[in-house]
Amino acid sequence: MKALIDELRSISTTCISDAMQGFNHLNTAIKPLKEEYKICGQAITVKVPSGDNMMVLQAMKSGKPGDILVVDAEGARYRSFAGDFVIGLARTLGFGGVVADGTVRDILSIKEMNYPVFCLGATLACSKKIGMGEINVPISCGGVTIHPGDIIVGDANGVLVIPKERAEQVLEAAETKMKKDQVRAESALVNREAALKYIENLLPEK
Ligand SMILES: O=C([O-])CC(=O)C(=O)O
Repeated sequence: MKALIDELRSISTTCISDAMQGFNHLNTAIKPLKEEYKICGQAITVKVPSGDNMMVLQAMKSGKPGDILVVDAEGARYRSFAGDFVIGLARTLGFGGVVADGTVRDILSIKEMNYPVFCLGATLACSKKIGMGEINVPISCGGVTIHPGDIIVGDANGVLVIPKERAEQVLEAAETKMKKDQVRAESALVNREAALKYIENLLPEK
C-alpha cells in the first residue's frame, strides 16, 4: 500500500478525479487552510456529534504515521472540532494531515504550523469532551462515505476519496490520463495553428 500511496501522491488530483469519472470528492466548502497543502494517505475515521471532540482525541491513538485523520463533525460551524493544541497533537503523532467537515479555532497558529488541515474554516468556541461518537467506522464527510483505510488525496482543488479496493485500478487509470494530458499539451499548446487544429478536430463533422 505504501508504494501505491507514494505513486498516487505524484499524480495531480485532477487526473485522479478524471480516473474516477469526477465522482467521490468532498464538498468543496472543505478547503486547505493554505493553498500549497497536499495530502495523500489512508484514512483513520472518526465521527463526533456537533460540539464534542473527545473521540477525535481517542481516534489519534490508532493509525500509522502518514495516515490522514478524517473527522465527520456533522458540518458543525459553531463549535470547533480542534484548536492549535489538538492539531499539534495530530502533527506530533505523525498524521499526514487532518480533514474535517467542521471548523477549527486558533486558525492563525494552525497556519503557522505549516501542517495540512482541510476544513470548513474557523470559529471561536471549543468543543465539549463528553465522549459520544465512533472511531474507525464508515463515516460521511463532505457528502462522501469514507471507510477506514480508504485513500484520501487532497490539494487546493479539493479532497477526494479512493475506496481502498479500487486504489490500484484508479492509479493505473490516473497514470494513463496524465500521459494523455501530456501528449495533448505537447501537440496542441505549441502555437496558434496547433491549438486551432486541436479545436477543429474536436468539432463534429459538418
Ligand atoms: O482542546 C480543544 O478541544 C480545542 C482547543 O482549544 C485546542 O485544541 O487548542
